[in-house]
This record gives sequence, structure tokens and C-alpha cells, in this order.
Amino acid sequence: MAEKLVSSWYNLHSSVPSSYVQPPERRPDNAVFASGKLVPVIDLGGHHRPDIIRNILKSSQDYGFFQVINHGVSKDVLDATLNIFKDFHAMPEDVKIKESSKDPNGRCKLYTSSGRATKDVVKYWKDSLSHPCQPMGEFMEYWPDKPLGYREVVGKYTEEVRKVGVKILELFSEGLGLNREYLCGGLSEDPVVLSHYYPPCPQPSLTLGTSIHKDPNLITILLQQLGITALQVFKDGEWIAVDPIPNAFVVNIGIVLQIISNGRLVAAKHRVITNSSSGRHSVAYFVNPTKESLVEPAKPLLSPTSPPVFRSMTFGEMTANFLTKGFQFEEELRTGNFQN
Ligand SMILES: O=C(O)CCC(=O)C(=O)O
Ligand SMILES: [Fe+2]
Repeated sequence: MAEKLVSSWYNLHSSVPSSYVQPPERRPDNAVFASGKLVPVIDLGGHHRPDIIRNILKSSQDYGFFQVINHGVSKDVLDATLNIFKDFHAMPEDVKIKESSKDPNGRCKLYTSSGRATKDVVKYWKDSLSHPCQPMGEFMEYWPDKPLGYREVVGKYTEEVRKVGVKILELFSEGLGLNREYLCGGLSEDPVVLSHYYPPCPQPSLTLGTSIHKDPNLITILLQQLGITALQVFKDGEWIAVDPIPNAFVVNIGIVLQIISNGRLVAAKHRVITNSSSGRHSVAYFVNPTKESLVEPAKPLLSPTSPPVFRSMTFGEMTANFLTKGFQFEEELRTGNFQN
């Protein structure tokens, strides 16, 4: 971690440093907002499976986003998770660095801005901790073990969210006409958890917490802190706010699922704005394939009248390209657009 965390210095400033000022066209105050539009809310506890599937597919085609309620993870687990990550980001910088530097391969990391700091023309008002979270705890020895209880709380949370992920992936598979387990093997076996902290910002109209991006994964299952609306989704030239709902998860489609569905499901652009009165925490669970997995349009969805819209590539190769080229790399993945 070469650059100082925003949380270490934000309270010393009454204006944002110039390196955090977005160009006018990207500033939140210059954006067009959709009034009255809402990302659909889906009750996963509902009993009519075909309805749930229909709603999930429709939201994923129209918005690339939906929220789920009655997903089976208890309020206690959600609260404990947000609290442990709050406590993590509140620790002194040297402790946070030590606790997140145990993995010799650097897959547990603490970073500021987008983590691609040298490539960001403008920086983002955010610190993040991320690490793999496989269900058998394979990687747990490299997780932070401070604050007290971190591994227990995050281990429980990621195990519970994994189950929600399996449910949702099964619904997607069925809805797309694939067999129920299609997305459940290597295509979703390398999950990563990301804890984002957006400190209070003195000039929210000039800066962004997270860049305008699409997620380079299968799906994301996001837990938002209540009381602050900051996540926005881009649809038809307008930004739609994703208001936090008590005990809900926000689910969004990543580029990998867009490719597997051969473009039927959409990975939408989104971003996070800051606010001056309080900090915000969110916890993203990225459902990722293993790096050896081949990401390509599902064969059962292809036919002479429905040819592949995307080319195949291993997830490892895809990730390396997204890291250097950003989500614009998606264009290169479309058949006919490939450049070396
Ligand atoms: O903090 C949020 O609400 C969203 C974060 C996000 O977009 C991501 O982790 O990809
Ligand atoms: Fe995202």
C-alpha cells in the first residue's frame, strides 16, 4: 500500500485536494437524475418460484441491478459484519496495514482510491480492504485477526452470503434455460469480500467515492449501511439512486454473467457519491470464477440465429486485462472487436 489512506487525513482538510476533483462532466452535481425510478425489490422468500425467476431476469435485463429481501441471512449477522468492518477501518493505519499484509501473494489487500492509483487520473474518496473468502476457510490464515472476532464474524458472513449466491445463481440458470448447477462449479468458486469505507467528504459535489464502473465478476452481493443513499446506477442517460432497505442485499450483474448469458443479462455502470455529514460503509461479495475457468457464452444459448456475441477467455486472462484497461476492456471481448 504505497499511498496514504483517505481515512488517515480527511479530517485535516476543509476542501478536497485537487487530485480528488473530478472533471466537470463526471461530477455528481452535473448529473441527470431519474426521479421516481427504483431498482426492483425481489422477495426471495416468496413461494412462487417462476415469479421470482421472471422478476430477477427482468430486473437484470432492464437495470442490471435488483435488491433482495427475505434472503435468509439474519439481521444479527448483517449488523455484526458492518460493525466489524467499521471497527477495522477505525484502527490506526499501521495496525490496518499490518493486519492486511499477511498474504505473501498479496491477495489480501488494503488500498485507497480504486487500487489502481498510478493509473487513476483523478483519485476516489475511499479506502478498501479485500481478500478471498472461500467456504472451506482455505485463505483464512491470511485474513486480519484484528479487531477481535474478525475471522469469526467475516467467516460466518461470507458462508451465509455464499448460500444466498448459490440460490440466486440457480434462479438465473433456470431462468436462462441452463441446468440448475451451470453457474455453481468453477464459475463461482473463488469469491472475494471487499469492505469499502467512504469517509465524510468536505465537497461531495466535486468528487466520487467509487468510479463509474461495471463489476468484472459473475454477480456482486452488496450490503449497504442504512441511512445514506450513495450508490447510483446508470440507465438510459440518467442516474438512479439505490436507497438502502433494512436487511436487504443489492445484487448486480457483472461482466462475466453478461458474457455467459450472451448479452441477455446486462452489467450496468454504477458509481458511489460521498457526503459531508457522515462516513459510509458497504460490504461487497464478489462471486468470481477460478482463474482457470473459461468464461464464454453458454453453449445451450447459442444457435445459428443466436451466434456468440462475446469471445471466450479464461477468467485469469480477463482479470489481467481489466486491471490494466479498466471495464472498457468489455468492448474488446465482443466478437469482432479484439485487439492485442
Ligand atoms: O459501495 C458501494 O455501494 C458499491 C461498491 C462497488 O460498486 C463495488 O465494490 O464494485
Ligand atoms: Fe461495483
